[in-house]
Amino acid sequence: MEIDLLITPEWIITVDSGNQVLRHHTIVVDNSRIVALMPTSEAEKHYTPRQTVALPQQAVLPGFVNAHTHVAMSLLKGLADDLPLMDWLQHHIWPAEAQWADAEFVYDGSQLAIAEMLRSGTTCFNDMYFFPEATAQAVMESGIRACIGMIMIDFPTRWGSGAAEYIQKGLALHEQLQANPLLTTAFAPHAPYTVSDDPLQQVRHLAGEHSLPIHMHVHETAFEVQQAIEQSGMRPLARLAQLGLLDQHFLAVHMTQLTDDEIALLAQTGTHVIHCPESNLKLASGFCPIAKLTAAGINVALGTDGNASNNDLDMFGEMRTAALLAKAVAQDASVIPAAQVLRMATINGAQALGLDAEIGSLEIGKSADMIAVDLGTLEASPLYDPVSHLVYCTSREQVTHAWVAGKALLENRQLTTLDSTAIIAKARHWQQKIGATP
Ligand SMILES: CSC[C@H]1O[C@@H](n2cnc3c(O)ncnc32)[C@H](O)[C@@H]1O
Ligand SMILES: [Zn+2]
Repeated sequence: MEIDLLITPEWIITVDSGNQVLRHHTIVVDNSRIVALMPTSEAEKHYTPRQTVALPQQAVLPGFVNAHTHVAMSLLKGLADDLPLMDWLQHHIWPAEAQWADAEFVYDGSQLAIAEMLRSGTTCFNDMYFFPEATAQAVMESGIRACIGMIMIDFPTRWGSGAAEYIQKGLALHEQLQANPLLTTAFAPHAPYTVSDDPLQQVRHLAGEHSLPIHMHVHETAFEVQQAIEQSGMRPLARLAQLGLLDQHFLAVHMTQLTDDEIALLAQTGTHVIHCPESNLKLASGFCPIAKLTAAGINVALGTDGNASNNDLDMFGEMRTAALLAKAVAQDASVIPAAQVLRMATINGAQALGLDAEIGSLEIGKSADMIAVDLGTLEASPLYDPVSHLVYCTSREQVTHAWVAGKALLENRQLTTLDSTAIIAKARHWQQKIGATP
């Protein structure tokens, strides 16, 4: 039988429900999907591939799902470091965005980020930023998969004048992107301290009507919670619950401040938690208790946040930081083992975005969104357990290939749809413009 592609790596890390690791097996891809995972000897007998890829040193695994980011902020990477969240946002990032974040900035920043993500093994990201149509354009040209945020914030920005315009522009984009199988949309109200009740109710109503996720920064810092209590007598999560927002379509990002009752509420409502450990550490925001959340049955996925608070979009780094930090926070070395943190970076992110029937694991019928990682290096030797190495001992430079819907977007570390030289030149151009500002 003629098919598109046979990939034969040393290991196939399926991230299926049994966390199977297969050796001497081949991935059979046709028409953008995985049609079989079978012993190599059988695959060679049964199929006539249009392309064969032998990866004798590599592990092939599902591409990472970066479940929270602001990709265009890559152009602000390193602009304002070593500051706490509100100082960083109010005195550095928001003024820079007011001055620079137009459609061209967002398009160029998104391209830069997509190139970095593909070279780090990310094949899907969940974004929240101004000019989402410019990010969507960069996504479509690159071939990566993304969920594009329809933002909501109480103040006017360069992208919109207020709630009515944010909703109108967001829904227009949602309609426009419906035909594209690699693009989905979510509502993205910024945070409880920047979005008031009325627009949040509109978002809840529209998200229900269109069956879309809602993606929001929540309980990022103790200051956020304290300020809300002083102003309204309520903790932000309680307010969101009262507004009817918490359910299996709600992605609560950060969540560093949680009582046991709040953990029970998240579990009961099926709310997803997106953990951004490196951003939380860099802004000294706090610690999300992911071992407790996981034990309570809450779906925890991983995000990098934007490049201005991380300062990279490296899901290998995020996995390692998440695993190590969870052990320190729980004071228990046995929590969040490697296989679990790999699930957080793949299938759990897919689940949070409602895409788990399509991506997040290597299983028959799913889209062929995969990466290959070289584990034959000196640094990876000896190797007793490939999953352990992927989490505790691999750096992103070991990613050799990335496919989205069966299309190779990275081959032997070369981007196939993006021009790295042009992307670097544009980033330096922005650096000169932004860096020259007094
Ligand atoms: C409404 S567009 C997104 C908005 O969010 C800002 N942002 C980036 N990182 C964070 C964070 O960790 N907490 C809160 N807000 C953040 C970004 O600069 C945009 O203004
Ligand atoms: Zn964020």
